[in-house]
Amino acid sequence: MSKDIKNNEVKINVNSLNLWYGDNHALHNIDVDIYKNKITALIGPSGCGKSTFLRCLNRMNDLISVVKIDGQIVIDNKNIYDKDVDEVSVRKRIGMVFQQPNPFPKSIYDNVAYAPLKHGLVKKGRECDELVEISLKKSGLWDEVKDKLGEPGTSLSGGQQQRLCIARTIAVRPEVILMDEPTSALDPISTEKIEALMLELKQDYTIITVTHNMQQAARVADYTAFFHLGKLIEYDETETIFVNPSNKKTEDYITGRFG
Ligand SMILES: Nc1ncnc2c1ncn2[C@@H]1O[C@H](COP(=O)(O)OP(=O)(O)OP(=O)(O)O)[C@@H](O)[C@H]1O
Repeated sequence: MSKDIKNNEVKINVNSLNLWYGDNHALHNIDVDIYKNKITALIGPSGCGKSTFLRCLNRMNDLISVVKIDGQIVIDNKNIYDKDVDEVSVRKRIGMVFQQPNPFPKSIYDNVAYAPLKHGLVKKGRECDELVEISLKKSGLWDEVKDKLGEPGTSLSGGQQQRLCIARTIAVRPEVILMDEPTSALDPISTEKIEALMLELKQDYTIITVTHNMQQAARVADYTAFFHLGKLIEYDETETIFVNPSNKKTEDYITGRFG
């Protein structure tokens, strides 16, 4: 397994990644190593390609007909864009949490149990009950919902719904969790809970998160990648990006001069 000079294990190696939406060249030659059991934040002004890049990592962009992708994304020594790789299996390994909490119109229990049952990861009954409990515990929601698992997921508060979506993601035992502005629709207390949860989850998962909130990137991310106009301008330890960036554009962005 490849290691960088600081002895981090590389989980995802992105190699000469280009993406076009029709004629719009949205990602230009992205090369980056994402490290295992770390949180990596993607920052940059609106429209710079953060979400597009994130969606490449679990082949979500395949669902958009005008998209053309070139380059490699190697996860555990296998390019996920190779012809023999099934994108559904990629999305099982690389889970995703969205900006707006989006629980299914089902009970709290079924929100978590649905995918593991569908994919045959567990059998109905005790095995499934245990997985639901573990997933809700890991997402920090168990104590708040254990007495009302039959109630609709949508009856929870926004912050609780987002933790339910995280439980749902964890339940299929992914290796990587992608988060696209996971707290932008939440109040400060719910945001704090999600950030604390991210720091706990990185012990078991590799997390990549898009954020417009510089403080959030500084608080939770080990590594930060700054994008501008579809290019990866700078990628380094978060502290370096915020305290001593080497590129003037990065400095201008993090000091609020544009974006
Ligand atoms: N589904 C799509 N179809 C066509 N073009 C798209 C699509 N999604 C994004 N784009 C274009 O790709 C470029 C990058 O957009 P993207 O949403 O990845 O940026 P972003 O940095 O995540 O922006 P924001 O911070 O506003 O969410 C933009 O020019 C955008 O218009």
